[in-house]
Amino acid sequence: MDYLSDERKKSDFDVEAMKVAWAGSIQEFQLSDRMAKLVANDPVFEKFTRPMLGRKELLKNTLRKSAHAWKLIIDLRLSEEEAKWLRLYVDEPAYTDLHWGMFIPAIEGQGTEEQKKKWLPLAKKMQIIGCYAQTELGHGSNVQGLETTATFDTRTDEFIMHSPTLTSSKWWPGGLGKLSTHAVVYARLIVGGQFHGVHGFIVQLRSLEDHSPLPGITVGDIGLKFGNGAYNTMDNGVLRFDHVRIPRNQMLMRVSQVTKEGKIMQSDVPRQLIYGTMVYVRQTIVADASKALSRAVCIATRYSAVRRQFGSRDGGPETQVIDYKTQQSRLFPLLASAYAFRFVSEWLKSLYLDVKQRLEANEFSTLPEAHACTAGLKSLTTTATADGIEECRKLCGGHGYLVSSGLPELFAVYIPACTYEGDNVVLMLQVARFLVKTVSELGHKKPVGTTAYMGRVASLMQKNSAVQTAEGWLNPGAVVEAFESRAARMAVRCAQELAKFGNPEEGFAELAVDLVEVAVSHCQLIVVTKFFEKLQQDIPGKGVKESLEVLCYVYALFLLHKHQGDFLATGYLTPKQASLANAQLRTLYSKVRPNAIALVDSFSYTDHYLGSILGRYDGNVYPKLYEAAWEDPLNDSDVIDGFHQYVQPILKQRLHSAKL
Ligand SMILES: CCCCCCCCCC/C=C\CCCCCCCC(=O)SCCNC(=O)CCNC(=O)[C@H](O)C(C)(C)COP(=O)(O)OP(=O)(O)OC[C@H]1O[C@@H](n2cnc3c(N)ncnc32)[C@H](O)[C@@H]1OP(=O)(O)O
Ligand SMILES: Cc1cc2nc3c(=O)[nH]c(=O)nc-3n(C[C@H](O)[C@H](O)[C@H](O)COP(=O)(O)OP(=O)(O)OC[C@H]3O[C@@H](n4cnc5c(N)ncnc54)[C@H](O)[C@@H]3O)c2cc1C
Repeated sequence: MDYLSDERKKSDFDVEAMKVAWAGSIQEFQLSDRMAKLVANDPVFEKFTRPMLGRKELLKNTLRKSAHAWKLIIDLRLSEEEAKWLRLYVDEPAYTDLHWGMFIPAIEGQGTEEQKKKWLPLAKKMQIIGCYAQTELGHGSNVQGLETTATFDTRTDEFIMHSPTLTSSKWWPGGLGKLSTHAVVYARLIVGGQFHGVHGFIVQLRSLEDHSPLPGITVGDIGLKFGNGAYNTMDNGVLRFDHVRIPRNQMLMRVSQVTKEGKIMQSDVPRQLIYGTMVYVRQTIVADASKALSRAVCIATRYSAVRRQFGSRDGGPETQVIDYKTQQSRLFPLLASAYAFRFVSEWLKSLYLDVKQRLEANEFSTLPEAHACTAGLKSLTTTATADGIEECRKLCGGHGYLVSSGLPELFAVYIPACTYEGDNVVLMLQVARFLVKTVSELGHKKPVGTTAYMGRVASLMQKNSAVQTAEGWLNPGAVVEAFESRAARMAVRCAQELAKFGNPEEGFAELAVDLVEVAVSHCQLIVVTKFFEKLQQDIPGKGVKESLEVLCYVYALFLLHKHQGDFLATGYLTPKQASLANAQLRTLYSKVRPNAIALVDSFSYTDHYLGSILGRYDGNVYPKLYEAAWEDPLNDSDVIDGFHQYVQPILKQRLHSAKL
């Protein structure tokens, strides 16, 4: 029985076509769909018992799933794209993520042709397992502050890897704790007693025979992390070196080379390329944000249509909680954000692929923008997604707190995204630096790409919004101009404040809070703009483009409402115009309402991937919640272990004293 069938009938667009729009293309949809079903129908990938497992069982279970996934990849000859979807739907962080997601990309991006030829075939056949060992106990954000040393010894043509202090211990790398045989280790290069910056080195950590740590290496897991199950399927590790020697050719040498004689040779490649793996991963994290948020929103939307509270008339049904305006005002902007993040991630991927091609041809001019966009959008989307998942939990009332709702585990596994691959505030400060530089160069350099609007700063500073009615906000030009003006005005105001400081670094530190707000406004502008640009494309299917248009305006006007202080303070909007935007937003929520279930069905998630009783496709929530409660191990018996030992004596004592 489909308890949501009436809801599905209300929608006015072609859901199958929306699935394609969400996936990006028919090919991508088919590929994703095939992998989702492959995982959902395979009992090895069952995940409902995960939160009940102890750490050792949990990790072993992950190893079993990873081995099975690898077998499927080989047996079914899956392509790299198919393997990525498979990993997504298996839905369990594992050492293989860092091997494929960071170790291999680090060698691809920073290795010489010779190094790639030697290491990549071994890694791609998984004959070695690698991780990305950058962060230390004492330093994560400040990469230049890393303390591990790699000292070149001209006599033996080797580097000596060493951890000189406790705080230099590598700390956090995923896959390092128990599984990696190798790591790309980031360390201070020392040649002839001089420090030459931080570089990556391929270091073997464990024996390929018996997996024991090699001499001079101390390695282990850093311990249990937030939440049951969740990220505890990953062996984040600690690593120390005691004068471990590696051959000279294991320094990744695309950026700088060290010769046999101990000479440092700089190539034309900028030093920042050493950070290139982070640019790649940040871009993938933006795509993952839309997946995590859409998953939470799918659960909260379906449940909000099933759940009824108050409002019964003459004994009739009560009101579905999705019909409350307050519920809509919390849920629908998240639904719109999921779509917005999906489309901005699509754009970011194309920007990244373009930069990657240029880098391969030694053309580096677009790297700063790629860094600013990946850092800023990673920060913006992961912050919104982490907050959004928690909001979805609250939108599901008490039942959202049950593990069987799927939301607690999703939250616990997701929130470190705000920290890993760059703390979100630290990353926004990088965007701010990029914007301040752009503003300072306006007189002699035409801004391009995502900062092109800064080139129109004079007119953006003068012109105010012309919107007169609520309908007036349904105009891409009016909305984009509002976001451009706000970002440009805030950036210019900050630049003027900065100019008052004699020392720019001192000014940057003092105004950091305002600078982060400028960066956020710039990144929101990018997301809004890319959503409107997506709508310019040919999007087939009855009503699909129209529904996406509604979501685009919901996303933009919700942000405008939330940050109306900025829009008003910069003088671009009047209070009346801000309140017209809010009125329009209410109308838009009414347009989303009949399509809400169809819009989350369009994510095409299987019940396995959602992992939620509240989010079941058929909406059969109550019987399944009731059934699941009886499957809890506490309900194996009526009288629990420990009762006779610890509780009954107390009861007896009470009875005894009552008699007295
Ligand atoms: C077949 C099977 C297939 C299976 C597929 C599976 C695929 C799985 C995929 C899974 C993918 C991922 C899983 C992810 C799991 C999570 C992993 C988490 C891993 C980590 O966390 S790794 C550690 C990350 N660490 C950080 O991010 C540190 C943050 N800090 C920094 O980035 C920097 O140090 C900094 C804060 C940016 C630097 O500040 P600082 O001012 O000190 O910088 P510098 O002086 O060094 O340089 C300033 C100069 O450089 C520019 N710049 C900085 N960063 C970059 C960059 N990344 N790119 C380009 N340019 C950069 C900066 O703008 C300055 O430029 P300027 O001089 O002003 O022009
Ligand atoms: C689950 C997980 C997996 C990880 N996996 C890996 C991995 O595989 N490999 C790896 O190398 N690392 C990994 N890391 C480490 C991760 O990259 C770092 O934790 C991250 O970069 C943040 O650095 P930090 O811990 O030093 O935070 P800190 O920089 O110490 O942050 C602490 C606080 O200080 C603030 N702060 C720091 N600097 C500034 C500044 N300049 N201005 C203003 N505020 C500032 C931050 O905003 C934050 O509030 C992982 C971390 C986690 C949680």
